[in-house]
This record gives sequence, structure tokens and C-alpha cells, in this order.
Amino acid sequence: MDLFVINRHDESAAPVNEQQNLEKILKRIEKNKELRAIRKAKKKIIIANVKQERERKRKIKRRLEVQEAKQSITHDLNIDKALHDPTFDENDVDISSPKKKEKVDESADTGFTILGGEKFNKNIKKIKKVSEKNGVKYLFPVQAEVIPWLLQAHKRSNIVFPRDICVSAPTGSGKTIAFTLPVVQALMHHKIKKIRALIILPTQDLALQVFRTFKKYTQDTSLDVCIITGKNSFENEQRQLLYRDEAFGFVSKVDILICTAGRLVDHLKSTEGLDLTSLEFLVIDEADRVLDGVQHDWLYHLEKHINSEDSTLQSTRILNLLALKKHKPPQKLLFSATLSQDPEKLQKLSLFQPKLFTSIVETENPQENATNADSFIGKYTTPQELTEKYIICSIDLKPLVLYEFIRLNKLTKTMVFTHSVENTHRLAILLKSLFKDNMKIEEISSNLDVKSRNKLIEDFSAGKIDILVCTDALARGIDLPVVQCVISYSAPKHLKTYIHRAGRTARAGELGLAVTLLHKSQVNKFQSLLQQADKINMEEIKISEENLETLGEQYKQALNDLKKTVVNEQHQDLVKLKSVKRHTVKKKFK
Ligand SMILES: Nc1ncnc2c1ncn2[C@@H]1O[C@H](COP(=O)(O)OP(=O)(O)OP(=O)(O)O)[C@@H](O)[C@H]1O
Repeated sequence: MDLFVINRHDESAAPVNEQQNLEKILKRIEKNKELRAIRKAKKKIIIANVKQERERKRKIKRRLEVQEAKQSITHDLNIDKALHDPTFDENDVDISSPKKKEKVDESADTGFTILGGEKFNKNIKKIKKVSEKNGVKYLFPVQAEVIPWLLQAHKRSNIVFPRDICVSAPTGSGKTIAFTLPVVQALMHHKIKKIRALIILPTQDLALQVFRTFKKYTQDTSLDVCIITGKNSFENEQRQLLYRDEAFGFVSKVDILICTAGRLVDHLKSTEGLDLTSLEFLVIDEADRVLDGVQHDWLYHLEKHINSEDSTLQSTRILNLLALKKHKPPQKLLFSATLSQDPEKLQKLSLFQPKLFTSIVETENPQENATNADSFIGKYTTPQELTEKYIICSIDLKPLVLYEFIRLNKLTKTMVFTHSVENTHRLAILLKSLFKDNMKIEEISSNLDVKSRNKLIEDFSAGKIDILVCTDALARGIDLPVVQCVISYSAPKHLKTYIHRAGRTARAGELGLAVTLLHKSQVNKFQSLLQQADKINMEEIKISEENLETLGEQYKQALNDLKKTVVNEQHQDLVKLKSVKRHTVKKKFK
């Protein structure tokens, strides 16, 4: 403005000091020059910042695009978040840096990790603190591989959908903790109670076992674990799951839900307010068995439940991104010692970019090893601490051979597997008669209710029972401390059955023995079965027939006892049946 005034200088006005004016003008010009320079410098900085920011965004976008191409899915929300979050580091979406990639997922390209590595990282140290209390000092190989991977994947789940995983590791190798720890650690900071993890098991007994593990590992957290298997009444289970609040409607009481497939479907159909749309983890333990199970439609009902909520939200057309953020599909985690090799079965689960963790058997033939790596699931393996043997005997002497083998080796803490409930019962009676009071022998089968089964399992674990005769209902997953020996009294028909039976011993690094009783005609079939798991040259145990001859009288007596007991039981059953019939007829005519 001053300059303007000077330009309008009036000659008739008071005398002006020309020199002073000129100096003033020069000073102002100088000052303006400085201001312009400062402004220019500032502009330069701003332009540089904008360029840098543009470059950062371009890099993030590029990385996500590459990742998307690799993983075939990356949702817009992530790009949006990455671009608008100033704290977001482009390296968080690292897929090109081989160093970082190795840390996150060593085998992202193949989706294939062979278990047994000794990699511990900072995540494991964190977990160690939680679990040392529970007797876990070191992580087993399957845990050392799976736990950090899952925690990393969960940490990044807001940026990229985590891949689903399939874990195929030997019996007793610690698979339960491999999913319990990361689920607990990932969920423990949630403030709002919602069902975020669903663990599905094939049987009530296994569900109870996993429930107990989760209870142990959540005791110092605010997480609530619930079990629904049908052991309790339906109404009781409903009360444990949720309550109705006047202001908020249905409110969950549970963070982690353990269930059997059948009971889950019952609740999905009939429990009003049950909400599984916030699931972050869907764990399927003994996955091959769950997928084989009679309750085929659990997955259909679960997906219907989740998707129906999804579609209502999307139909509001608020913002698709919001819907995506809220209804991210749960990460599926499949575990088993004998994970299905049938792609059709796995296909039912529509796994997302499944990553496999397995303990493959190395064969002599490198070509075969390569095929294994490509063919998704490796061969079934048993623990290294397991010794496997077989005995050949005639069918009529089988109970006596079993008796003699147990007696000679002074076996206790032994499980004997038969192929049917009836067989289990008869064998238990025979063994009780043969051993008299020298051994405590009990039987477990589906004839007993859950409470009696649990009591027997507890007694066996406490060493109060020496020999437990059982059906294959107890072959899978049950974790009984220090089983010294597993005897397959009836030869297993399938490799899977053999692996799971034998897997009740040699658990968690302990030594164990698995013995199979075979008739001559069964030997070839048994050997070719085991060849599928690269088990060749299994040692035979010989039981001298001469020794058995001296037991003739004892055996005769035992067979008599068996006959008497069976006749007695049949009579009692008949009396019971008649009484029930009489009762029903009376009721009808009342
Ligand atoms: N890191 C560890 N340190 C010590 N004990 C462990 C560890 N991990 C697991 N265990 C113990 O090992 C035993 C076997 O574990 P778990 O039942 O999880 O095996 P699994 O792999 O699920 O076997 P299966 O295939 O038969 O179901 C359990 O008693 C468990 O407490």
C-alpha cells in the first residue's frame, strides 16, 4: 500500500526527501524479495511433500495390487485404510522384500510348511510367559511353526484376508495348544463380548477335553468359553450362551464357543439371538472326522447363518466397504493327524488360499518327495517315540494270547481296542475272569453314558485301572496321560484307524508301544496297509504255544464265566423289556 501512496506523490505537497523515499522503496523491494523467496521455498517443500506422499501411496497401491494378484483377493477397505492412515508404513504390505517375506510366511509361494523347524520369535516369547504356568516350557515343532504364523496373519487381518490353514501333524504332537494359544492371544484384548472363535469337534468327549484346555489358557483373561454338546439340557446351554437386555436386545455371554457339529446345528436353528457373524476363527479339530461325520449339513447351516446377516446388511446399501469390514469371513483352521487327502471333502469348506503345515515322511525317492509336496497332504506319520509290533495267533486262542502277552510284560496303563461294543464287552469279561483280582480291568463303549465314560477315563488316567478295553470311539484325540501300550485286539481295517489307535501312546515325547494281534490270513493286508505310511519291516512278537497249553483249564473257566454272564445279562434285558412293555400297556388303558 505504501508503494501505491508513493506513486501518487503530489508535487504540491510538503517538500519530500527524495533520497529517503528512494531508500524506503529499495528496502521494501528487498523485503518483498525475501518474502517471495521464503514463499517459494515453502512451496517447494509442500510440493516435495505432496510428491513424496503421492509416491508413498503409489507404492502401497502397487504392493497391494501385486499382493492381490498373488492372493487373488485384497479388499478396497485395506487400500483405503493404508492410504488414509498417516502412520501406515508401506513396508507393512511387504511382499517383495525377501527378508521380511521370509519372516511372515516362509513358504507363501508353495503354501507348504514342513514341521519340525526350531524357529522361535518374539511372539513365541510372549506366549511362553502365558503358558509356562500350564507346564509348557518349550513349544513343540507344530506349535513353533503354526502359532507365530497365525499371530502374524491375525495382526495383518485388517490389511489382507488371512489364509486358511490345514495342519497335519502326528498324534500327541500338541495340535490342541497350536490353536488354543493363538486364538486366546488374538482375542484377549477385545472389550465387547461376541462369539469370535468357534471350535468344532466330532465327539462330546473331545469337545470337553478341548474346553478344559481353553479354560486353562483363558483363566487370567476376560474371555469366556462355553461348551455346547448336548451333555447339558438345551435350555441350560441357551442360558450359558446369551441373555436378553431390554435396551440392547440379545447380548452374548461368550467369546469362544466349543461344540459338536450336531448340537451347533440345533442351536443355529432354535436359539434366538445366537450371533456368529463376528467369528474371527473357525477351528475344525479332527477335521477329517468332522467332515466325514453324520452331521453333514453343519457347514451349510453355519454359512447360511453368517450370510443371511451379511445380505441384510448389504441390502441396506449403506456402504459395501462397511459390510465387508463387519462381516469378514472367519479364518478356517483345520487340524488332524490324518487330514483328508480327498480334495472334494476339503472343497466343501471353500478354503481361502489354504496353507499346509505338515510333517511329511521323507522317502528314498526324491521324485516321490516332490510329488508329496505338491499333492497337498503328506503321508500319515506316527510319533518317533512309538515302537510298533505284531503278534500272529489263531482266532480261538486270541484272548489267551492277549492275556499271556499282558502277563509276561507286566503291562499296566494299557488300552485294548476291539471293533465293536459287543466284542469289547465279551473281551472285558474274559480278561476279568482270567486275571481275577491281579489286575483292574474295565470297558468303555458307547453303551455307557458320558458321565460314566468320563469317570472311567479319569480313573484310568489316575492309574486306578490297569487295562481299558474299548471301541474306536476312544481311538481319536483323547489325551490320556502316559499310556504305556496300545493293543489292537481286532486288526484295524483302515490306516487312519491304526494311526489314531496307536496315537493314544507315545504322546508328547513319551515312549510307547503299539501291538496288533493278527490271524495269519490278515498279515498281508495289514502289511500293505502300513506300507501306505512307509511302515515296513515291523517286528513280530512270538508267544509260545507251549505256555498257552498250561493255561487251558484257566481259559475253560473264563469261557464258562463269559457264557454265564452273557446268559444272565440276556435274561435281565428280557425282564427289563417285559416290564417296559407292561408299563406302556397299563398307561394306554388308563
Ligand atoms: N509344548 C508343550 N510342552 C509340554 N507338553 C505339551 C506341549 N504341547 C502339548 N503338550 C501336551 O502333549 C499332549 C498331547 O497334546 P495334544 O492332545 O494337543 O495332541 P494332538 O496333536 O492333538 O494329538 P491327537 O492327534 O491325538 O489329537 C497333551 O497332554 C498336552 O498337554
